[in-house]
Amino acid sequence: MVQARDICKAFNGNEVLKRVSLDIHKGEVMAVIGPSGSGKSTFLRCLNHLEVIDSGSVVVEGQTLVRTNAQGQAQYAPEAQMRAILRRMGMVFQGFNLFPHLSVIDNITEAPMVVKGLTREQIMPKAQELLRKVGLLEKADAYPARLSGGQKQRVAIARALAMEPDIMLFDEPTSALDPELTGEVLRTMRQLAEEHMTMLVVTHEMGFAREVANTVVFMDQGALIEAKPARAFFEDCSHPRIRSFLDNML
Ligand SMILES: Nc1ncnc2c1ncn2[C@@H]1O[C@H](COP(=O)(O)OP(=O)(O)OP(=O)(O)O)[C@@H](O)[C@H]1O
Repeated sequence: MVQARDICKAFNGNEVLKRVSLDIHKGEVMAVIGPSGSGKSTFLRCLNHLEVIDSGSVVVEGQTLVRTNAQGQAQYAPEAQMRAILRRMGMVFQGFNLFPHLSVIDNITEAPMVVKGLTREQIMPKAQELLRKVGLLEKADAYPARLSGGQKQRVAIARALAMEPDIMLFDEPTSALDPELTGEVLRTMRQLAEEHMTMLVVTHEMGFAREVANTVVFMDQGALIEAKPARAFFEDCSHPRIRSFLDNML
């Protein structure tokens, strides 16, 4: 469903992604792990155009977001086509990125109203259902500043889901949270996984990678070193670089 091929990305001559290729299939929950600075977040951000790639291709549900042209340069789809493709991907950030001046419910209804042209009345039942799903219906009228980090992140997940994406991209969704608040966010993500949402999750949470992900991807120094079913990844891993990373993490 999402095919990334030979993604290259440099910042000021610093090659951060070196021909990274990955397929994410419908219903798959993929955890991307690896040392700090290995390029995990950059890769995720390249998938949905938060970073502009230097070369490579990204195809979402058969639609080409970006490809490499004959001159070897990345060429993005025309604006309207690109927007339609990007709408298929929901994104959850480490820092939540909620609109501080909007209530919880308005954070959720904003994009469907602005982007899809729905009325508030049309989107409201769905928004309330999503808030119920993440356990925050009673906070509908609260403002983000009054929420805990875990609650903010659950609102951010509901907000992304309101656009009915085909795939959810999570960029270290629990890294900014106090340890006692990570569980509630991981539970929401586990619930999504059980509902077969396609998910790509950059994470330092080995418990999530081990217990919830179907596939674990290991990145190091801008390269994809391994992509394996989660159980095999943790049980049979013999790659010395991965072994030493896991020994430090677990
Ligand atoms: N906008 C940017 N400008 C310059 N360098 C950047 C930028 N974004 C990322 N980098 C660099 O790219 C490299 C990879 O960063 P990235 O955040 O993708 O790593 P990561 O594996 O997600 O790390 P972490 O686990 O610490 O979040 C790092 O060396 C980082 O400093």
